Amino acid sequence: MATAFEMWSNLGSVMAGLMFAWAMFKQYFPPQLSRHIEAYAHKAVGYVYPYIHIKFPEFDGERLKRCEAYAAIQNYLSANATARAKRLKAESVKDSQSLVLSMDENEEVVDEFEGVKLRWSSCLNVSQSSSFSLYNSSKEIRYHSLTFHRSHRDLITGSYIKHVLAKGKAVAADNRQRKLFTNNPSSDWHYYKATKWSHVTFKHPATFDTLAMELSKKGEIMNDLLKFKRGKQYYERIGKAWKRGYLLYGPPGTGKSTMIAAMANFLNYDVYDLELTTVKDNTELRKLLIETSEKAIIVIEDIDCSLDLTGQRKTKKQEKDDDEEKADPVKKMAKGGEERKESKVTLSGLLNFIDGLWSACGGERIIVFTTNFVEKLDPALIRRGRMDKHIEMSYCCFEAFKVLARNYLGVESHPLFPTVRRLLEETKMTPADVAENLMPKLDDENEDACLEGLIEALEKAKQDARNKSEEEKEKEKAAVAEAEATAATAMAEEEGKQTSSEGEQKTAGEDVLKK
Ligand SMILES: Nc1ncnc2c1ncn2[C@@H]1O[C@H](COP(=O)(O)OP(=O)(O)OP(=O)(O)O)[C@@H](O)[C@H]1O
Ligand SMILES: [Mg+2]
Repeated sequence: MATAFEMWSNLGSVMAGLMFAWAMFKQYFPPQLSRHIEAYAHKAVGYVYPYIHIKFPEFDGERLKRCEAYAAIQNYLSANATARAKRLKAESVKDSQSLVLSMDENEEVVDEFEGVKLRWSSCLNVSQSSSFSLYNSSKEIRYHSLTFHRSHRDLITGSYIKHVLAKGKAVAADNRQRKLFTNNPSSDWHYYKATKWSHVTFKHPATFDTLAMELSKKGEIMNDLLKFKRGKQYYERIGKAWKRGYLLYGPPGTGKSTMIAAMANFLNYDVYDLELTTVKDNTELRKLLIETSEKAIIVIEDIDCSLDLTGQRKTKKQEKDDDEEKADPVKKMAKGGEERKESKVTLSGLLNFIDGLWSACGGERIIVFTTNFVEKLDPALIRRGRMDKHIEMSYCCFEAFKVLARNYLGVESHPLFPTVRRLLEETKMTPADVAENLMPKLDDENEDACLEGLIEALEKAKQDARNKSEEEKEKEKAAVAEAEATAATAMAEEEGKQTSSEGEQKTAGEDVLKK
C-alpha cells in the first residue's frame, strides 16, 4: 500500500508535469499575465504541496569541477541506501577484490534520519546541443535530488546534510583506491564523455623503507611530508595555498621516480603524471590543473626536456633554423618525421600553474619536478614558494647500499661490507647499478656471489674512471702543448717579419748615405 510520503511524491511528479506543460504554453500569454499566473501558482503549490526539494548537481562552477557534495552523497547512498534500491550500478574497487554498488540513474530510495523519512533520487537529463557538430554533442547532466517534508527543514538542512557528507567522505576514504593519472591529448577532449585525465590503479611497490638514501635525509623528507599533510590549519593561518613543491634532481638511475612512488604510498595520494608536450597551451594547462583531485601529487618528469622552459633566448643559429623550417616544409618534415605539433605552453604559463591564483583551487597538492640537469632550469621556476624543497638524489653511499643489501639479499651485515664501503667512497655508482649487481642472476646465486659481483663491478667502474681521467689529462696536455706550439710559431713569424723590415730599413739608409 502506498504511504503518505509516496502519495505526496506522486503528486510532486504530477505537478512537475503541469509545470512542464505550462512552460510550453506560457509563450501564448502576455508576459505580464504569465508572471501573475506563475506567482499565484507557486503560492497555491506552497499551500497544498508540503515537500521541499534540494538539488545537488554533479558539476559546479560552469562545469569546471566535479562537485564534492555530489560525490559524497553518491558514496553515502551506495553504502546506506542500496539495500532498498531496485536498480543498481556495480563498480569494482580495492584491487578488484570487491564490488561497490551504487544507485542507477533515475532510481529512488527512501532514507530515515532521527525518525524522519526522506527520499533521494538519482537523476540524469540528456540535452542535445543545437549546434551542428561532427561529434556526438549531447550533454549529460546528473544530479541527486533530496525531498522532505517542510516541517523538518531545520533538521535536514542543519544536521542531516552534514551527516550525509561526513559519512560519504568516510566511505570514500575506506574504498579509496589510489590512481595513477595521465593527461589525454587535448585533441581527444571533445569526444563524447572524454575526460582530460585517464587513469589506472596505482600499484607501485616502492616505499621509504625500500628507498636507498642517507637515513638522515630520508627522515627529513618524511617529516616534511607529514608536516605538510597535517598542515591544513597552519597553511590557513599563514594565508598560503595548501600545496608544496619538490624538485628532485640528480643523474639518471638515482631514484627520482622511485622517490615519487614512495611519496605517494607514504601519503596515500593519487599521482597525476603530466606530459607537458601534449598540452596545447596555457589555458589547457589550467584546465588540467582544475580537474586534479585533492590529495594528489602532480608530477612533471624531466622538466628540462619537456619544453624550452629555460627562459633563455634562442641562439642566432636556432632562430635561423626555425626560419628555414617555416619557409621549407620538406625540411620541417625531415626533421620531425611529420609536422610537429608544438606545445605553446610558456614558462610564465607553467609558473602560474604552480604558483598562480588557480593553483589554490583545491588543496593538499604536491607538485614534483624531476630533472637530470638542475643548472639548465630557469631560477624563477625553482625558486622557493614554487619548488619549496630541493632534493638532490646522488650516487650510492654506504648507507644507501645497506638498504639495497637488505632489500635484495636480506642481509644486514657481511664480511664483504667494508670492501664495498671503501669502493663506494672511492668511486661513483648509481643505486640503480648497485641494485642491478645485487640481484641474483641464477637460482643458486647466494649473497656472497652477488656481493663479489658488485665488488668486481665497483673495481671496474673505478678503473674506468681512472682511465677516463688519465685520458682527459692527456688530452688537456696535448691541447696545452698545441696551444704553446701555435703561440711559438706565431711569435717566430712576428720576429721574422720585424727582422726583415729592420734589414730593409738598414739597406735603404745605406743607399741614401752612399748617394
Ligand atoms: N634510491 C633508490 N632506492 C631504491 N632503488 C633505486 C634507487 N635508485 C634507483 N633505484 C632502482 O633503479 C631503478 C631506476 O630508478 P629510477 O627510475 O627511480 O631512477 P631515476 O632517477 O628516476 O632515473 P631517470 O633520471 O633516468 O628517470 C628503479 O627501478 C629502482 O629499482
Ligand atoms: Mg625517472
